[in-house]
Amino acid sequence: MDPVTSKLTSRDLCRVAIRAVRMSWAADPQGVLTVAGLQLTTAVGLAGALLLLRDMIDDVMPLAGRGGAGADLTTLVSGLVALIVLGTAGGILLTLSGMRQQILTDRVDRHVISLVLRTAAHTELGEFEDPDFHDRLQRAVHAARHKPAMVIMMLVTMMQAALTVLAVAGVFITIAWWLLPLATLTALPLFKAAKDERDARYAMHYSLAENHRRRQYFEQLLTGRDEAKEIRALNLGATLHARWDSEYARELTSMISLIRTHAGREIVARLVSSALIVGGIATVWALVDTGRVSLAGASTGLVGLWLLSTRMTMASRMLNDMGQSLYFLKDLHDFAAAATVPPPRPAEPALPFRTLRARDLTFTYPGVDQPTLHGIDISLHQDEIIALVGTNGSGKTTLAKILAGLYAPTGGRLDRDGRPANDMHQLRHGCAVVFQDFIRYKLTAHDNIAFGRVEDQIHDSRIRCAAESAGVAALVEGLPDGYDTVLGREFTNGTDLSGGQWQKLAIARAFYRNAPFIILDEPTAALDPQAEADLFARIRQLFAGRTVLLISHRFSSVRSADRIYVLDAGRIIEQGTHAELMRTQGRYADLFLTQAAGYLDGNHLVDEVSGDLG
Ligand SMILES: Nc1ncnc2c1ncn2[C@@H]1O[C@H](COP(=O)(O)OP(=O)(O)OP(=O)(O)O)[C@@H](O)[C@H]1O
Repeated sequence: MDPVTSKLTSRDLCRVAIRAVRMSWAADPQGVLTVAGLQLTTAVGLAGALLLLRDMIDDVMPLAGRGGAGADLTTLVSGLVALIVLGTAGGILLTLSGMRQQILTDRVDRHVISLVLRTAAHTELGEFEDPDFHDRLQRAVHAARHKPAMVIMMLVTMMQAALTVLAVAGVFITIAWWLLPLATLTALPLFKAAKDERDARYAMHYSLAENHRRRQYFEQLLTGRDEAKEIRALNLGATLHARWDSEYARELTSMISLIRTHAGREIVARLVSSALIVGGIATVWALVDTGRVSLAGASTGLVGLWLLSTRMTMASRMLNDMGQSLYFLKDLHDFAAAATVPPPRPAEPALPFRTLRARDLTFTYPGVDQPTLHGIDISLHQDEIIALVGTNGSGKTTLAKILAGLYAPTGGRLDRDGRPANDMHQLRHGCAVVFQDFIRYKLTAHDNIAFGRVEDQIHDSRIRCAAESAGVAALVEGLPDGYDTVLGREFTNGTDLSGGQWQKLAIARAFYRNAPFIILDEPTAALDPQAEADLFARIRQLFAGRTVLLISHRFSSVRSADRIYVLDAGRIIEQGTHAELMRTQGRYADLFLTQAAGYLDGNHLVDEVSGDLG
């Protein structure tokens, strides 16, 4: 079903409604039963009240002409008392049902948001490259944020409408069955208006999805703490606000036009409904006049007609919201169904390897025409430090992501100890990556390190050891609450770190992960020269017995690597040790000399290079 052009059929609606019931049941079965029970009791009470009213009118009407003389007051008073009792009980049931509904709503809320978050958290990285995925995700998040209450309202309204209509219609059959088709007819125009509104609103929601995402992005830029400094330094506030405003204006224009159209439709529907009711009253009047229907029967019939038609009108208004929540439920389901969530796997040990080899490996990002990597052949051995260098955009991070099991190669193969390494979960499990743009978790320092390996039991001694190795232990111990200090000024007693201190913490996380394969993508970009030199002096000893892939633009860091691969436009163009590559006088030597020239004067540079060549 194409979501933009087509509408939900009655079958789809039923299917989604069943899903809504299942979802509510999964979230709070007791709540569903209680609310259903209370609604049923209320509907039965309403039918009882209507029957009582008819009996009372039957008793009183014949005496009306005699000024009530001869009326049995006991019957009248007991009838009235019964009506008051039923009314009060109905009110209490309504309050109880409302209370239980709220609890049920909160539980469904949690259930739905959890479904979206769980699905998003397990979705493969490649999906995040697809704008359609983001559209689906956004609609699911929107549905999760705003619609659980609607789901409950929808269920309760459906129940309420069905039960009251059944109860009133049941009574109707015994007193004025002939008014039933008329009552149904009066509600039809409003049902139709509600359906048109529902379809139009959903189509608008689809067409504005990307626009909405952009607006949210501007909101993030204008309100985020991390963004605040640059926005102020560049004086971007007014410009970004204007962009946000124009995105919002577009959404608002569509929304206002939709609201106006709907109001027009509803006014017409109401006029038609009222005309039908007037017609019904005139018919009843004529029937009473000709003696075919008693006055008592006609009066109760008209009360019933009024009750039935107001319930149906209410139901049609609710149908509008209901229809929308059904559409949004469909969004939730589509998102969960389309996302490729791998089944949960038990924690397994990260197995060491002797060789990881890429053979003729190719990779193209989803939705992109040209491959980013072509025919890559590299070998990484245990106990080796391998460096990857190249200009910006040459594909270093992309290759690292494939070796880390974050993307599957689109061509060629990856072998571990001579066997195909197709299991991305296993690759990820055996790898620790420090990305250039690692996450600064605004949680405790302890969490920031322990997140390196959450599958295992957390050992405080190992956390301290990882902090020590990354050169950040003294800093953390000096924080107000040591390892329990929250690293985010947005939170009470939170503190912040410098860029380099955050980077050391990210490196500590990699140490804590204790994986056989370590990828360090520009790990020292924010470190001071002393911290960088310290880390590289100890890196071999710290990661002894493992394999380290080091990506860096700092040639001083890579020159001691066992082997250096040079990437250019997605291809390996050179490989060897620093000395070998300098002797070749190719791309690596060019880049090295360009960087070195920035640090050393001519004489020193000649000495350096002759040392390398010698
Ligand atoms: N998610 C993505 N979708 C599509 N193309 C991408 C994506 N990420 C990177 N690219 C493209 O792939 C190419 C290689 O990017 P990559 O990040 O691997 O380069 P890099 O060598 O690590 O660069 P740098 O030195 O600047 O970090 C670039 O042309 C980039 O535009």
